[in-house]
Amino acid sequence: MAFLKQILPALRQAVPPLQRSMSSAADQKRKVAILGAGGGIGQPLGLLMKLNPAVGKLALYDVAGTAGVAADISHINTTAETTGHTGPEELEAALTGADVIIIPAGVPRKPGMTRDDLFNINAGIVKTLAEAIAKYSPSAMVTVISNPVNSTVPIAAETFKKAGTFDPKRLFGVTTLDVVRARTFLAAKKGLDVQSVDVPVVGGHAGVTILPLFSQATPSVTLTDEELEALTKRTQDGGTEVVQAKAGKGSATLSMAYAGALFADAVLKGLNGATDQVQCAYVESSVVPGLQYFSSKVRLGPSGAEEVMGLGTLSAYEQKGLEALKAELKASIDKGVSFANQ
Ligand SMILES: NC(=O)C1=CN([C@@H]2O[C@H](COP(=O)(O)OP(=O)(O)OC[C@H]3O[C@@H](n4cnc5c(N)ncnc54)[C@H](O)[C@@H]3O)[C@@H](O)[C@H]2O)C=CC1
Ligand SMILES: O=C([O-])CC(=O)C(=O)O
Repeated sequence: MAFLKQILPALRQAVPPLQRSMSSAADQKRKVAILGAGGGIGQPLGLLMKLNPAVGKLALYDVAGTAGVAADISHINTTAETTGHTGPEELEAALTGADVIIIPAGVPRKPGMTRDDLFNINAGIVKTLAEAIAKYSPSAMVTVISNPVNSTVPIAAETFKKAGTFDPKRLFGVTTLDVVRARTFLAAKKGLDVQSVDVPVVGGHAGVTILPLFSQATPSVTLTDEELEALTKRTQDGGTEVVQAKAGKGSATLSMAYAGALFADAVLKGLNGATDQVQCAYVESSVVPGLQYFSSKVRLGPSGAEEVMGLGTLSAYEQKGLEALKAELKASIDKGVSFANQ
């Protein structure tokens, strides 16, 4: 107990946005299931969810290795009762009663690959998991991390539609890491306090489909053309920067676990009645005609994505970026939709 008293303030200091979320969590305890819990993202994400006071039950599912991770995390003396589930026959137990499901299952990139190169393996994984969710936990909030997010979210949506359980308010592609990166990179470039910086990032989650809106940054900033170009490119290539640095050992895991925990916390808070939870997320959308799925600011509440917000005023540079992303994003959406219906 003394150790926990020491470690929690330290963790909270290290991750202030999470701290703010954690310290104001509503009382109702929720069940969170992580699918892919044994992986590079799944393990630290499991740890962070175990620290979240809104989590009463934490179900850790993977096709292999979950027992050890669950035993390890379960010894932490926070509220969430932690269980491990291995293999398809244990999916029912992991999913039943889940309020929020987080999916980081699937293979990560190696240098030289695009996120779309993961489609052949990850599309099938997400489809299978979505079928199980439709069966065992049809009214949960589902947050998809597995890449390519631009296609895996349409795959999950189509799978839910086939099962008759689709509710666009309850399905999210997690693009929070793009926002986390844009905030970090802008603060560093302009010498700002990183905790006071916010930047909406819209579009999708791959290359040019990632569109940071620095013209809407808080606090408002003046950027030269070169600074704007460099910041936009670095945000779009943030994932590749990590893939290259890891040199064959995977992609972002720790920053993704942080971003995934932040997003899940906002979803939990919305479920518990908070009205101030706004996050960028990739959802079914009518914000950009012709793009059925699109990431923009979303207001979260008890029924999930209660309001999908518009883009606001874009600068000429951002308008050009929006035009440039349309064809790729549409192709990725169509690819996911046809895969799920083949
Ligand atoms: N949305 C985003 O911003 C980001 C997405 N990602 C994506 O997240 C995914 C996971 O990345 P890592 O954790 O680094 O990979 P990893 O390989 O370390 O872990 C993936 C885990 O998924 C498990 N898995 C495979 N098939 C499964 C199935 N059918 N059911 C349940 N679990 C299954 C594996 O056993 C493994 O433990 C990748 O697709 C990666 O591209 C990564 C970073 C950021
Ligand atoms: O780049 C990748 O493959 C993983 C990812 O989505 C990210 O880090 O943004």
